[in-house]
Amino acid sequence: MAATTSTSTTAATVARPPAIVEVENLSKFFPGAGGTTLPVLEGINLTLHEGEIVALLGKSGSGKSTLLRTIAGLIAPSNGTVRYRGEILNGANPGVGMVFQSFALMPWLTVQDNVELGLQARGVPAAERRERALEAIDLIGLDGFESAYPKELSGGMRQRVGFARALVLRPDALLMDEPFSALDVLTAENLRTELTALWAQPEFPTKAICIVTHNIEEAVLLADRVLVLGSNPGRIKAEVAVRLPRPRDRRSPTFDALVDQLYATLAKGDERQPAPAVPPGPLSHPLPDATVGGLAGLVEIVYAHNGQTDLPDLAYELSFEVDDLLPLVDAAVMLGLLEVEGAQAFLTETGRDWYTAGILASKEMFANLAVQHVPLVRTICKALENSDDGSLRDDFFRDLLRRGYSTEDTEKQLDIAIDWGRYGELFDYDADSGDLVLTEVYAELERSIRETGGQ
Ligand SMILES: Nc1ncnc2c1ncn2[C@@H]1O[C@H](COP(=O)(O)OP(=O)(O)OP(=O)(O)O)[C@@H](O)[C@H]1O
Repeated sequence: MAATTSTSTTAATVARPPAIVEVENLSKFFPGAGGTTLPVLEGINLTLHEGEIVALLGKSGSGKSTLLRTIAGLIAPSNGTVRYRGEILNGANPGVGMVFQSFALMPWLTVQDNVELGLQARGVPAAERRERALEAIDLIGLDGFESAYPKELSGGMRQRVGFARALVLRPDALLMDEPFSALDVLTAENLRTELTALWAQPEFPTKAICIVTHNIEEAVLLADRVLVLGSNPGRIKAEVAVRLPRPRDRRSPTFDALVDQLYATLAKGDERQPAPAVPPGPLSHPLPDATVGGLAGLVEIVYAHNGQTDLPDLAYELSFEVDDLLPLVDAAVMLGLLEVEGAQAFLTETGRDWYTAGILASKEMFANLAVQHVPLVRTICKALENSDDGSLRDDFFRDLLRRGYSTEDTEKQLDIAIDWGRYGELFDYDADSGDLVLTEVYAELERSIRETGGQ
């Protein structure tokens, strides 16, 4: 896929193979609370060409699945167009097969019937359906399991059925939405290897693959090009070509360098762009999904590495995917505890002071940092301060947040802000009644911020 709005590292002069899918100036909004709209994708331009595997890489919530579903014609764009072989889509894309993270199998149907389902929907006669399904089942290594039901199969086997169901359509392009992320590490690696082997077969009917992932190593392992999506709203912020021969060696220095490069691109802040002169607010600066305990753990580890660490290396050491660290890193950066340059994280002086302070002092520091740097925590404190008795129901904040977030994200934002505010003892929260109550800590903090000008 060529992302025309991206910082492309590919040569623009080389003639490209024919386009299968073209996305032009695509935006997607979902309806929000009270007649508002939630912008999820903005100004997306890309082309999927014959002969390539493209990864759509982005943090959680950046709109990857929405983009893939729009390409599949499962949801319509709010603005812009999606074309398949030059024709504007007006419903399901006839040239694609999809593989889902959740497998999406019909539990009451056998493997054979699950695989035949898509052909049935396309009106293929029974005898041909049967023959093609058996072929696909064979291709994906499920021979002998034709009459098994999904519940009799392991996760890896179920996803094989997912692959067979997509491949039986002999799709021009295969669209995969995090197909390996629900599987254990070994099964996932095994299936990735098999997919690469299938792709290398000249008779493999599918001419392009587009895979959604938040796993940087998976993107480098599989893709010819990686499109990095930024968040709030989702847009293509970079395109990175992967020119390593297959099969790829995760331990090669070039592989490592690409992981670092993609990590740095992903980690680069992508706050929603507010109008100039509008101060950061809870809707423009979402809270990263991190607990205070998680943050403290990350800061402790960076401290133990003499205040500086390579984040992909750290993730590897901890047996995590690099992107698992991103929300913690974003949170630490938001609070001023860490700074990130490329793939390196540095402990700031504030971070060092916070880590080395005793428990009471570190809580106090945290409260101060949260009020100064975390818009939603500050908004909650300000609203409580302005209420009659220093207390408000959580629904008040929920309603405000729903103007800019989906219901699920609203709950997440509120939970994180409450976790951070409670840790700093800025406010109490009674989960049963939903009451948030301001504490004395905030009043003292405000006084001292006013006196010192925030120093
Ligand atoms: N039908 C919908 N109605 C309202 N909001 C939606 C809908 N579908 C997705 N969203 C919102 O759009 C945003 C992007 O979601 P999407 O699932 O496309 O992101 P993603 O990058 O694939 O995330 P993840 O990696 O967590 O799956 C999220 O904030 C999500 O809550």
